[in-house]
Formats: sequence, C-alpha cells, structure tokens
Amino acid sequence: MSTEMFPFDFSTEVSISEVNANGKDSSTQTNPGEKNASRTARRRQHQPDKTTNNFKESQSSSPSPPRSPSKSQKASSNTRRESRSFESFQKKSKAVREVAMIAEKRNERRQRQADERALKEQIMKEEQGNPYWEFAAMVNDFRGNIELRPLRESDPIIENQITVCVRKRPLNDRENNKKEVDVITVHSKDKLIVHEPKHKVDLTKYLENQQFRFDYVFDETCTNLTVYKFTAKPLVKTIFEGGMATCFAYGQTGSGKTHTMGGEFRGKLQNFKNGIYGLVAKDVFKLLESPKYKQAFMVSASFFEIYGKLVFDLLCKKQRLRVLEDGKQIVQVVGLTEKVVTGVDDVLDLIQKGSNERTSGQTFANANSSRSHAVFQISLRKISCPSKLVGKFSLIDLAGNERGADTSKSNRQTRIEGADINKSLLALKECIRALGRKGSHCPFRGSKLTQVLRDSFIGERSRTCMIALISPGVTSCEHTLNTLRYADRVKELVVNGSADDTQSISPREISDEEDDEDSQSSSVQYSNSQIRLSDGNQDISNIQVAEIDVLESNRLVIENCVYFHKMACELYNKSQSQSFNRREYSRTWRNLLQEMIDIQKDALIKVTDFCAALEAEQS
Ligand SMILES: Nc1ncnc2c1ncn2[C@@H]1O[C@H](COP(=O)(O)OP(=O)(O)OP(=O)(O)O)[C@@H](O)[C@H]1O
Repeated sequence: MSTEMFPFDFSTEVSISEVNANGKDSSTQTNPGEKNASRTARRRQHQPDKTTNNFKESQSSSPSPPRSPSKSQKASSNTRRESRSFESFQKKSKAVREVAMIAEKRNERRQRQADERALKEQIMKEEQGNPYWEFAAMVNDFRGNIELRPLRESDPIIENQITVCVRKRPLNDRENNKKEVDVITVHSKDKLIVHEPKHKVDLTKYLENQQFRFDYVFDETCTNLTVYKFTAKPLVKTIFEGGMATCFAYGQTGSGKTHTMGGEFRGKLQNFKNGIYGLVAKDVFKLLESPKYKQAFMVSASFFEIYGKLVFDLLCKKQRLRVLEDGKQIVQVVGLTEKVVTGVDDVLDLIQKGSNERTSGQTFANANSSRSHAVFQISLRKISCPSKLVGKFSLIDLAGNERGADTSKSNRQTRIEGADINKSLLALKECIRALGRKGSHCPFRGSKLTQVLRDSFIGERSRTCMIALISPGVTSCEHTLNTLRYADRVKELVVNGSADDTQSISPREISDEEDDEDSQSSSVQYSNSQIRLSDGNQDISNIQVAEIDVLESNRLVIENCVYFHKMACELYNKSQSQSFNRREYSRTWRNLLQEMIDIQKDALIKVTDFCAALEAEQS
C-alpha cells in the first residue's frame, strides 16, 4: 500500500501504530511523504471535531511526494483513485476517531495506574515494616478528599441537660513505634468517622467508614482546657442554682480518662491544675467570689473509689465504706470523708492525695485502677445551714469499658469484676436515659455506682455530661466502636427527644426560706446519723426495694428484647450481603447475646431473691 495511493489510509496506520506503541510513534523509518501524512493524522487527532476540514486542509497543505514522468496521462485515473480514497476515509474516519479516543483513554488509565503504583511504592518505602500501610494509604486518600472543619474555640456552647461528646487522643509513642494507623477522622465540630479496616472474601482490603455524631467532637489537638470549656464548665453554675452536676469520663483503658479528669501527665507526674477536677474547683471558687454568692456558701470535697460492690475512701487510707438507703430512697455513703476546702490549692491537695492512694494503695481487691470507678465530688452547702446540701458536682473517672468484656479467657475473679463493670456501665446508661426521659423511673439500684450517684439522675435541675474517650490506633478500633456505640445510645435519646426534653434548664435561685420537704428529693442529708431505719421498717422496706428491683429488671428485659430483636435482624441481614465478614459477625453476635444473657441473668437473680424474701415473710 503506497502513500500516494492511500495517503489517508496510511495516516490511519500511523494512528494505529501510535496506539500500539502506547502513544509513541513506532514507525521509525518513514519517508517525507509518510512524515507529512503522519503529521496530518496527528493534527486530525488534536481537532477531532474538524475531521472533514482537516481532510481538505491536509489535501491542500500536504506537498505531494515525487511522481513518475507519465503524470499527465495518469492524472484522470489518479483523480478517480483519490476520490475513492476520500470516500473510504469518510467511512473509516469515524472508526479511526473512536480507536484514537479509546487509545487516549487507555493511555490515561495506564498513566494513572503507573502514578498510583509509584505512590504506593513511595508509601511502602516510607512505611517499611508497617503491616497496615495499605490502610494508611486509604485513610490518607479519604482525608485528602474531604474538607475538615474541626471545633473552634469560638464555636457556641450549647446548654444541654445531657451532653455527650467524644475526645480523640493523639497516637502515643508505643502506637507510633508500631506504626499504627490513625483510623479516626474528626470531620467537624460534632462529627467523626471511624475507618474500620476490612477484608473482602477475595482478601481485597477496604475501609468501612462509619460516621458518628455527638454534641462535640474534640480532635487530638484539643487541650484539657478546651474540653473543659465545652463540657463541665457550663455545669458549674448548676450547683449554685440548687442542682446536681455530673461529668463522666468513659472509654477503654489508656484512652485518656485520667488525663482528662485528673490532669495532663508529664512522665509519671500529673498536673492536677489542668484536669477537669481542678478546673471545676477553680471555677467554683471564682463564682463563690461573685457578689451574688459571696459569703453564702461553703465548699467541701470527697474522693472515693467503687470496685465491684465495694466502696473505698480515697481520702482515708482506702477505708471500706458502706452504702445505705433509707425509706425515702436517700442514699448515704456512711463514713465518707468530706473535707471543707477554702481554696483551689486545698482541692488540688485532696486530688493529689486521692490519686496517689488510688494508684499506690492497690490491694488484692484492686490490682488495677482501671478496674474501678473513681468519684470526686465537690459539694456546696449554705454557711447558715451546713447540714443542708445545695448542690453537688460529681466527677467520675469510670473503669475501662473493655474490662466489662473480660470473660471466657479470664479467671473467676476477673470474670466477676468484668461482670460488675459491665453491669454498672449498663445501669449508668439506663439512668442517664431515664434522666432525659423526664419523669420516667430511674433504675439506680442496678449497680453500686448508680446507687451512690442517684441524685445525679433525678430532679429538673440535674445536668450530666459524658466525655467518651477514644484511642485512635487501628488495633483499638473494635473498642473504639464499642465506646462510640455506647455514647451514641446515651445521646440517641437526646436527639430523639422533644426539644423540651433536651434543652434549656431554667436556673433557679436558692432562697433561705426554701421549704425542706420540697428540696428533699434532690438533696442528701449532711449527717450520716440522720439515716433512720428501724428494724421492723427495714424488713418491709427491703421487700419493697426488692419488688421495685424485680419490676425494673422486668422492664429492662422488655426494652432489651426490642433492641436485641432489632440488632439481631440487622446482623442477620448483613450476613447475607456480599461484604459479609465472618470474624466481625461472630464477634458482634457473641457480644449481643452476652449482653442479653447478662440482663436476663440479673433479672433472674433479682426475682429469685424476691421469691425467697416473700417466702420468708410468709413463714
Ligand atoms: N489527649 C491526650 N494528649 C496527650 N496524651 C494523652 C491524651 N490522653 C491520654 N494521653 C496519654 O495516654 C496515656 C493513658 O492515658 P490515661 O492514663 O489518662 O488513660 P485512662 O483511660 O485513664 O486509662 P486507665 O483506664 O488505665 O486509667 C497517658 O500517658 C496519657 O498521658
């Protein structure tokens, strides 16, 4: 096939040869005519919409190659041939363009793949020895495609009755050394995304991105001061207005509960001034100095630890304390040290003393502080009537929530501890939910923790804040998801409740003339000696208490059945999908069953006790 005869057919070949050579011209030995034809073809590729014009243009602009002497005789026959080749080109030009376009796309795709490969190789080099490098690349890629707008100091503070927020700590040295991937993206001031690493059946890796929403989300750059400003600080005035304020730190061991509540660590030393305990104390004394409250109130503090069913005084050599409840459901921690404090330094001394006691004074019954709940309380009383409690701020550093899952592999003692922690966290969730559902029964007898904090869950003026702490590392992903789901269940109610349920608590002044009867439900008596339970009355009261417990556990079983049914259906449906993950499925299913069994076991114990009490009463 000669260039003279089929100049444009030749250009087609050039195009194809270009395609075959991935964009490089493979026809190295070309004569000038071929070169012209090739140039024409390239011009046509660059202006695909003007093929016909190009054709005319190329016809006129392409110089003809040297011809033989019999030109004049062959002129008419050449014209016919060229006209035929023009028709042929017209037919083929569409196909040529399509082929060129396909080639172009293929080249682009190959280029993209090559770039991705190069990027992967670069990350692999940088992340040498990191088993999660592919997930790291995926998370980076995800973050690169979204706009992040974390919380700002200037963001408004919302006055909720129940606030639930999340704080993400930075990766620690151990996690950095292990090259753990940070799987938490704080998307905005109230949203975060968990990138859960997953594998498909064919072992392809992928991320399951789960989004959660809370009142506030604090990223790893937030300081204790910022966290305090949005969480506990707005609650300080509550105790001056006759209410109960409570702040919980919830999360797995090592997620930053003590760092947030007690203060930042510098090595083994803790700076109690910038923990929430210390910051609350500072603001309490600041408010106490205001003309409105000056000389009106006295402040006292106590610090104790709940370990299973036992309570220990952290301000008195871990002395064991008893918890009693009188006929009016007023709960007392009998013998608890309550020290009067006159300034922030006094409070910091007590925090230091209690914290040291907590970590150094570990006994057989408490080998690890992460297995106990620490409760620090600041109480406000009237100077004119110290036995009368005005308000109380309870700050609780909860036991590591993963401890509740210590089950089959652990020894009996650990299993019992785990069950107690599980039970108390479950009861806590229910009590906060009951507070949100104003007027609904508060199942505070569900655990020692909720029993001693009963006042926090009742009354119009009670306000609660939960700070869920999470570790960002990939190996903590499962615990992180459990923490977020728990916090979400507490928040769920706040989101679904009516506007009245969730917001704006009208402040109320405490007047000297306030009626004792009226305030009794939300205040505890100062003196432990005021608990009056005659022997005869106590029996009746015990049966009544047991009856309430049984009914409460019955309600909990019903509620849980509904939740269980919903979750079991969701899980089963998920198991039918293509992204079915056996390990995740079995773990979730096991946890769900365990939760159900725990609640039912608890109900069974309560009803058995109640039956026995009724029998005893009859005989
Ligand atoms: N936001 C943070 N910024 C920097 N370091 C942090 C942060 N949160 C926690 N840490 C560090 O992580 C480590 C574990 O924190 P912390 O002791 O507070 O965890 P925890 O949840 O209280 O654990 P446990 O349940 O065992 O008491 C500490 O060394 C602490 O300094």
